[in-house]
Amino acid sequence: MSSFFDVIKKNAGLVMSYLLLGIVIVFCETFSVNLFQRILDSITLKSVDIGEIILYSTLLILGYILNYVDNYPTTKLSSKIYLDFKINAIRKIRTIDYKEYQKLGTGKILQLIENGSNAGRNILFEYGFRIIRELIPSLMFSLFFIAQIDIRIMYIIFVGYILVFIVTNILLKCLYSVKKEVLINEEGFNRKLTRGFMELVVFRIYRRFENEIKQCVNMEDNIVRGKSKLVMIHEAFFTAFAVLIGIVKIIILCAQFLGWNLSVGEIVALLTLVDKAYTPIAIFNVIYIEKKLEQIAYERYKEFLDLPNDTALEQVDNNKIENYNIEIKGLCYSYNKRQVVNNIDINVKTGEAVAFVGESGSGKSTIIKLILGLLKYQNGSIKIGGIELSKLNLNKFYTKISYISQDSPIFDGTIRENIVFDRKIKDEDIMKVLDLVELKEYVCSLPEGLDTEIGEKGQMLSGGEKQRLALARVFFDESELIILDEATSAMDNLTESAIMNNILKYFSNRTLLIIAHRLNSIEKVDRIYAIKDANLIAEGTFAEMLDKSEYFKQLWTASQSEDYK
Ligand SMILES: Nc1ncnc2c1ncn2[C@@H]1O[C@H](COP(=O)(O)OP(=O)(O)OP(=O)(O)O)[C@@H](O)[C@H]1O
Repeated sequence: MSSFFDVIKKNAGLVMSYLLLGIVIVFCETFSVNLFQRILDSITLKSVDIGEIILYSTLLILGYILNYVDNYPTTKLSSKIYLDFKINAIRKIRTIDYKEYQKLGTGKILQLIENGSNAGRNILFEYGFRIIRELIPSLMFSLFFIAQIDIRIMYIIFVGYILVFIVTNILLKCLYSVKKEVLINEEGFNRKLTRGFMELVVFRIYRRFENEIKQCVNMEDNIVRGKSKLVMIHEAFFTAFAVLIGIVKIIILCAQFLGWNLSVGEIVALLTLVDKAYTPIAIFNVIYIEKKLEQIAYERYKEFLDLPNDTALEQVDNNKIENYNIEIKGLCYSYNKRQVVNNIDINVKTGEAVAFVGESGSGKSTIIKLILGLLKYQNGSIKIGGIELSKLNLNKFYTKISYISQDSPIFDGTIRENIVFDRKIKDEDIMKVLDLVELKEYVCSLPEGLDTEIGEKGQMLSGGEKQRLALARVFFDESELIILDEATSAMDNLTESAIMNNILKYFSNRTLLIIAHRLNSIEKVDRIYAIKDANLIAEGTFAEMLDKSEYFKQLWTASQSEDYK
């Protein structure tokens, strides 16, 4: 519930005025029915009270104006609450434990945030707020004015409530199960559609579309059938309800025969008030079911918000890192009891460039994620500038780190934005860096140059160009530790070697950690660590490794023939 509470607290003023306005509107509407009755009766008796007419007219006009004014807090609060749920989610991502994030995966997180924010807004708006500002006041005011006219009508209404309760319980149980089934089918249908739209190439080449479409058609049948059933149950409920109200109205119309002495005005008022006394109950039944369904999506969102955080991101840290020497001792890490880093010792001095090599899945990226503090080591130690990594405030630590992963972090924007964001940097300085990453010629050939839009995920660029663009960004960071995890893997051999040499030269006074599969790109690093099946099995310069490590020789041979991956 804390998230609901947070959102309400954040918008407390707006929520209060929204609720109050709702109650005032309902009061105006119900009171005007009562006044209308009195005016009607005084007209019949030819003793019209002008004061009552003025009050009635004021209430009538005020009601219209307040209904109009009500649109403002309604729209504002509704959009704000929905977006606040999303902002809470991005706040969570800022601090979530990386391992939990990995477990869920981006696709699932996006879906649960979208559904959860919608559900949270609907529960608050369509259920919580609506009950407080509309249903309860409408019920209370109507019953109050009915009791003023004739208390006996109240007893009839109460009997009606019991009948409503029995009928709705039966119908709504069916409604709930059918609606749940429709929702599950709709979710499956949307997942299939998204998959089809996103994976055109894979599905086309593997000829999966026929099968996918067949499954979509089956789901379509179920959804359509379920929805029709849903409408029929829904309408059966409202029909039963209308019949009940009809019976009560007939009883009121027959009041004279029952010996009840009701004036014309009272009969007219009662007919309206009966509607107002029953409608909240009908609406409540429907929104209660809706709320139960929304609750499922909201619970998933809430579970996400309650996942553990990485406390190291904001922990108190008065350490001053004097240098970026990295000392790793006895480092171990397991994923689900499977050891992927085993007792690794590494020492890197500030200004050194080292590379990690090894077969796919040997544990290289995991070591990097441990050094970055994304994953938490279970045994051993990592010291940065002599200070244990677990004692560092990670947000502070990250201000001195550049990290480029295999899937380059390119975003929808211009080439310039992708390199320097919104910093004001001279074109010539950007061009100098583009030259170092061998992208200058290409950018110069574009009519819009640096201001060329590269599209979603940089789709107008090749894989290698995207990586070069991401690397260009590093030249404008003020990092002391630069980590490149297969950051050049999509480039051809020649470009990769040339760019890597430029990087080694340019960042010669920084600490550089590089993961590479093609070994010719790391010939000039200070030291190479060969990782095999979670273990560090050899280390040395390129020449030393070729000389002493069979494993490295195998990797080198494979790398040269480009078979190795
Ligand atoms: N989130 C995860 N959950 C479970 N196991 C994982 C996870 N991430 C990686 N692994 C496993 O840990 C092992 C080491 O993975 P890692 O990514 O460190 O290898 P790598 O040497 O960088 O591989 P590559 O060169 O292919 O990128 C692999 O066997 C991998 O399957």
